[in-house]
Amino acid sequence: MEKRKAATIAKFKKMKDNGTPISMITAYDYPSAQLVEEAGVDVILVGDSLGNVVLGYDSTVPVTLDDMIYHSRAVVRGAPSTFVVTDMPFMTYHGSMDLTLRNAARIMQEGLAKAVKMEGGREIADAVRACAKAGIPVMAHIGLTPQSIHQIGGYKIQGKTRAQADRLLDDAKALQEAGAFAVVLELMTEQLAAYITEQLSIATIGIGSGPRCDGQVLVYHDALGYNTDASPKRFVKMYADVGSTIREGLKQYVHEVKSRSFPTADHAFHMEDEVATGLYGGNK
Ligand SMILES: Nc1nc(=O)c2c([nH]1)NC[C@@H]1CN(c3ccc(C(=O)N[C@@H](CCC(=O)O)C(=O)O)cc3)CN21
Ligand SMILES: CC(C)C(=O)C(=O)O
Ligand SMILES: [Mg+2]
Repeated sequence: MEKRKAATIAKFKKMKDNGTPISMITAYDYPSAQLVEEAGVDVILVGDSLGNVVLGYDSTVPVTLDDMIYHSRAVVRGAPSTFVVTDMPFMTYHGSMDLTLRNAARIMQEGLAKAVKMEGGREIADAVRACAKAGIPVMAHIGLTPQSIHQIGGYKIQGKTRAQADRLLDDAKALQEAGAFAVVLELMTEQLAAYITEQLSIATIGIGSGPRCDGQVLVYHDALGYNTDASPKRFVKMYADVGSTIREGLKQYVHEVKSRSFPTADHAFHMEDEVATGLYGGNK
């Protein structure tokens, strides 16, 4: 495959200014990253949603910095020419600024990411500013912030009231001012996402926030039907149904082993007949 150049943070601003939509999707390992890069996606997010979709937790809260680094390295190996952003997980950017910087540095140096992502509004502006000043690009994330799920109390649409909307817009402006290069808008009303997008000079990347953002992001497993969970989210569009493909393939495999129809002679390796003669009674 022809090697192309990974995007840069300047490119995302340019894409916003040109009205070119930014495509982003999560990936968590080497093969998914290879496929995402091959598809020409602009940004890969190594999301802490890996807690849900690859580690089997019921939220992103148990995900550790070591988990993020482990998956991030695998993704970068699979997608060396794609801009990779890695989530800073729960509580790794809320202590001292020194610790925040050290944790972000680990994501860059050990996780090999090009940028980090942090959830929160004005309360994390200082952390965003410190990282940006140190040369670590930060993608912000407001609206529904899943790491705060136990405080929010549920995966609910954000920014429905005027007061909430004003607060989210102010948060977005504070994050931009602090030096964030882009901001994820998660699960907010379409009108508010459109308004924030219009008010900011940095790119907005929506998930469950309607079509009027500068870009869109989905979780790999959601977009490809790779989930075993029963209820699909309303904002997701399934572009493939790999779960069904895998399920059928596995059923068939078990059936063929049990019925001895796999492997066949074509899948086996053979000695010369004269060598085989005498071994377990010959070429049986
Ligand atoms: N597989 C997966 N996909 C995601 O998009 C995702 C994760 N995991 N884990 C981390 C966060 C959590 N997210 C979530 C989780 C649940 C809903 C949800 O239940 N949404 C409902 C209704 C919301 C409402 O009506 O207020 C939906 O049907 O969309 C949304 C986003 C987004 N992120
Ligand atoms: C849902 C996206 C934006 C995310 O933060 C993740 O996948 O962890
Ligand atoms: Mg996340």
